[in-house]
Amino acid sequence: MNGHVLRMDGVSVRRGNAYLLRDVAWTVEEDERWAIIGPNGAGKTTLLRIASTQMFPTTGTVEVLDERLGAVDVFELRPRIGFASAAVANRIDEASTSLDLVISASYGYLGSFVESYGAPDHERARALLNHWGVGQLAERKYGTLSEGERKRVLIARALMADPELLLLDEPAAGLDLGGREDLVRRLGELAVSVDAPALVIVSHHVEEIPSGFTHVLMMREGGVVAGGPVEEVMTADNLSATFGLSLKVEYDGERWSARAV
Ligand SMILES: Nc1ncnc2c1ncn2[C@@H]1O[C@H](COP(=O)(O)OP(=O)(O)OP(=O)(O)O)[C@@H](O)[C@H]1O
Repeated sequence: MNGHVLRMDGVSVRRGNAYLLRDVAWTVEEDERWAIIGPNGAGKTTLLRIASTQMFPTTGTVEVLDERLGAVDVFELRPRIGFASAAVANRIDEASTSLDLVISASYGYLGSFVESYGAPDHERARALLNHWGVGQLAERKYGTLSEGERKRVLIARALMADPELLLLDEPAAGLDLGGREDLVRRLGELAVSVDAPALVIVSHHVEEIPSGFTHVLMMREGGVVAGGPVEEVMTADNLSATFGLSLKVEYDGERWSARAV
């Protein structure tokens, strides 16, 4: 790949009279790790759906992995993009095992079906489940897993096809404190790993930004409030404008936290 992992310019999404996204410009480079932060309804999921080629903008241009949306067969592009979200989770057959779910991602399908996988596929899927701390759950049905276990299986699944871009929509949502901290730590390890893909996570909380994440995009009401290197963008003013209340932000050298003042 010669150019950007992701490039959006003048991207708007309109449904009726509502703008879900309004004139968004955003570029992601290969070695960048982005957190998209914003309140409910800010347009974060819509942005990620466009980045994952599941949705086209009403206006504007989008390039994903050097390919222009609208001028490329998205079914060829999608295997190069790992994507985990609540919408993906909702489409999963709860009777599928963790291993089925991860292996089948190498062919772009969801769940168990008749397909012959080779030993390398099995090895890779098991290695990913082990790496994300759910190796012992390989044979368990997805429907029996806890929320935290499901999140990790979905991330393993999103990584199965060795994507060049990994998009995770609210990976820590619904986890208890221990589960959140464990996941954020693992994402932090992925962020600094040399062979990791470009990473984008969506969250409502600055506390969920893993260490090693380099950039932040702050969104409100479909627009970008601020975007760029985390140390420049993560200010009390930007965060307060994003969430619409007066906030104080702290950094402990690794992680961020925020609270109202
Ligand atoms: N088809 C639609 N028609 C009109 N409005 C829509 C439609 N789909 C989504 N919206 C609205 O677009 C806005 C942005 O939604 P989106 O899911 O992208 O926000 P979000 O930042 O991910 O929110 P959350 O943090 O609550 O998940 C929301 O106000 C939502 O109600």
